[in-house]
Amino acid sequence: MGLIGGSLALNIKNTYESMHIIGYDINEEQVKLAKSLTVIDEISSSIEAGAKKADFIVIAVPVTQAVQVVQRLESIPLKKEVIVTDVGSTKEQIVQTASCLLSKGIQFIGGHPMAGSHKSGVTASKAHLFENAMYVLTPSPHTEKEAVNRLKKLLAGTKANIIVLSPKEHDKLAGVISHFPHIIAASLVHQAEHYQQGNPLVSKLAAGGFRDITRIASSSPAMWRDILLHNQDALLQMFDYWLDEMHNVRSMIEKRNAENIYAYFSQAKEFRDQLPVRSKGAIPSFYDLYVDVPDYLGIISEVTGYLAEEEISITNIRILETRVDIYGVLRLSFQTDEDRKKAKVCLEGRGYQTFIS
Ligand SMILES: NC(=O)C1=CN([C@@H]2O[C@H](COP(=O)(O)OP(=O)(O)OC[C@H]3O[C@@H](n4cnc5c(N)ncnc54)[C@H](O)[C@@H]3O)[C@@H](O)[C@H]2O)C=CC1
Ligand SMILES: O=C(O)C(=O)Cc1ccc(O)cc1
Repeated sequence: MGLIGGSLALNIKNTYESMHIIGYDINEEQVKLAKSLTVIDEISSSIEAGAKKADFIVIAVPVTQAVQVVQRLESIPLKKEVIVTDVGSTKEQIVQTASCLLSKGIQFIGGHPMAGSHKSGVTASKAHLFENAMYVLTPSPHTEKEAVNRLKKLLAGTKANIIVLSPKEHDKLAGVISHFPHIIAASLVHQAEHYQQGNPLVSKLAAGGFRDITRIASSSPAMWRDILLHNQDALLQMFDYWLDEMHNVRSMIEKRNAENIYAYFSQAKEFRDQLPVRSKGAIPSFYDLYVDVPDYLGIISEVTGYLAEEEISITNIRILETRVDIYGVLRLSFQTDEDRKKAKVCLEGRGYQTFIS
């Protein structure tokens, strides 16, 4: 009953009102919180008690724990037609372990909603977390097609784009676009911390763009430890490529090779600029709205006050530039494009000029 389990529970409940959702968590506080926030209808006192009654079982725990939960399910008398899925960020080891369920005729379908947050816990759950995100399913060749269709139907309300991949393909792709970037984000933070020892100004200067590119370094260390350990093979290969690449860049700089440095950035820009902007990837983007604001005391509370009146919630706020006598730019971030559109209408209606980058 953490971030992902909670978000799926909320979403499924929104889609199928009559669905009865039973929650279990090793941490009693989390599951109690889930019940009091009406994310679930019922608390189960054990995995066994809940699993026996279930038509669908969603395992939403850290990946090393997911392996153990799958093993635990093997010895529980489950309903014959139950569908078991998980949401882990890695797939090979979990799916491999689940062959013990498949060999008993239990339908297991690996799953990974490729969107989330650096926050953990049920309080950060959101019913629309997976909207426009990719949602990978990794059924085994022994999984029945009808079971995959039933799971897709259960997840339809997430409005995610569901695709089917093999566990190996999944782990490689997730390694490139999610797991390896987390390592790099953490390493940049370590580098800043190292230089901070010689110059305390590092923290002050790191407040801007540095925070953006390292946001994911604030994610759960335990969750990411487990992901790296599960995806060892794919990540080790990526390290080889990355280290070569860094050596090349280093050598371009050392040799003052302006042409190659330009090409390095220009090729990266070209590829990045053609990435889809409207769909969510594994590292979610935020929907930003820029607002021109005059520089006077209380301007931020004025703008946020108008949004609060219309119940539009902001996920982040930053003043990008403000000097005396000129307009500053306020960057407001929203969880969904819909919230951003509402905010645009709200603020323009009150005379502000807004723009979307
Ligand atoms: N955080 C994210 O953005 C995303 C995470 N995932 C995957 O989803 C899974 C869950 O992640 P989050 O929801 O973010 O973590 P979370 O920390 O918010 O929730 C995990 C929950 O699992 C519980 N738990 C741990 N071991 C357990 C066990 N043996 N039995 C019962 N409950 C247990 C914890 O007490 C916690 O409440 C992980 O496998 C992660 O790789 C997938 C997509 C995005
Ligand atoms: O916070 C972020 O940007 C994330 O990286 C979220 C995330 C975490 C784990 C996943 O498997 C997929 C997405």
